[in-house]
Amino acid sequence: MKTEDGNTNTKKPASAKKDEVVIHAKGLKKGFGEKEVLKNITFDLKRSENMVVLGRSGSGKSVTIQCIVGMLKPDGGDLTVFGENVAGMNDNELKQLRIKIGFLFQSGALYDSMTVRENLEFPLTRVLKIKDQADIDQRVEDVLDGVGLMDAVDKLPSDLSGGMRKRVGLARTLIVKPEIMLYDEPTTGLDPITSREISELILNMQKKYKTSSIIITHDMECARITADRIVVMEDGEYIAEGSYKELQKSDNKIVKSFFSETI
Ligand SMILES: Nc1ncnc2c1ncn2[C@@H]1O[C@H](COP(=O)(O)OP(=O)(O)OP(=O)(O)O)[C@@H](O)[C@H]1O
Repeated sequence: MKTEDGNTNTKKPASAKKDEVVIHAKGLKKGFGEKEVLKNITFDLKRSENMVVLGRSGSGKSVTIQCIVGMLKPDGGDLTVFGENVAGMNDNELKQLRIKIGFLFQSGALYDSMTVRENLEFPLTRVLKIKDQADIDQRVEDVLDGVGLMDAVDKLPSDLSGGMRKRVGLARTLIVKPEIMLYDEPTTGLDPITSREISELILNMQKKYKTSSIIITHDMECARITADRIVVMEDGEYIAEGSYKELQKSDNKIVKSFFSETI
C-alpha cells in the first residue's frame, strides 16, 4: 500500500515511528594528528525531526556529517545510523546507507549540460535503477511541484537564478526519498528573501517527505524557521541544546553571540 506521498506504508503506528531514533551518537571523537576536532559529541536524531547545528567556523560540524556518512571513521564513541554501526560497514553497506541519506551541497552540484528534467532523472535511473518512464515522469513532476519549479523542467541550470538552482539541487536530493537529509549551509550566498524561501522549503519538504534532517547553518532566520531543536557546537562539543525560543534566552556568551544580530 502506498501513502499519499508515494512512500510504502508500514504497519507501525505513526507515534511509534516518530520517536524512532535514526541517528545515535554517543561520546563521538575524531582527531587529525594532534588536533582533537570532535571531543565528545552526543545526540539522538529522531524520525521526522529537524535538528539545526550552530557553531563557529572550524568547530567540527562538517566532520560530524562526514562521520555520519562513513567518509571519516571516528576514533572513539558510538555512532549508529538506522541502528547500524557506520564504522563497521563494508563498501556495499555504505553505498546502501548513502542512498538513504541525502546531502545538499552548497553549490547544488547540478550537471550544467543537462536540463532540469535530466538532472532529476539521473539519480532515479543511475542510483535507484528505475526503468519505468511513467514512474520517472511522475516522480519528477511530484518533486518539481513540491519545490515550485514546474515551469523550469526543460531549462538548463545556467538559465536559472541561484535560488532556483538551489531548489533544483534540493529536488534532486529529495527525488530518491532519502530518510535523512544533511544540509550544509543551505542558504549561504543567497539574498535574505531567497534564503527565507529555501528555509521554508526545507520545512515543507520535512512535512511532505517525513525526513529527519541535520541542518548546519549560520543563518539564524533559517534556524528559526526550520529547527525543531538547535544544538550549539563549540570546540568539538555541544555546549547548549533547546528550541530557538529557549536558546534565545540563554545566558551563555557563545549562544548569545549567535542571537545578537537578530535581537
Ligand atoms: N580531512 C581532514 N584532515 C585534517 N583536518 C581536517 C580534515 N577535515 C577537517 N579538518 C579540520 O577539522 C576542523 C573542523 O573542520 P570542519 O570542516 O568540521 O569545521 P566546520 O565547523 O564545518 O566549519 P565551517 O563552518 O567553516 O564549515 C578544522 O580545523 C579543519 O581544518
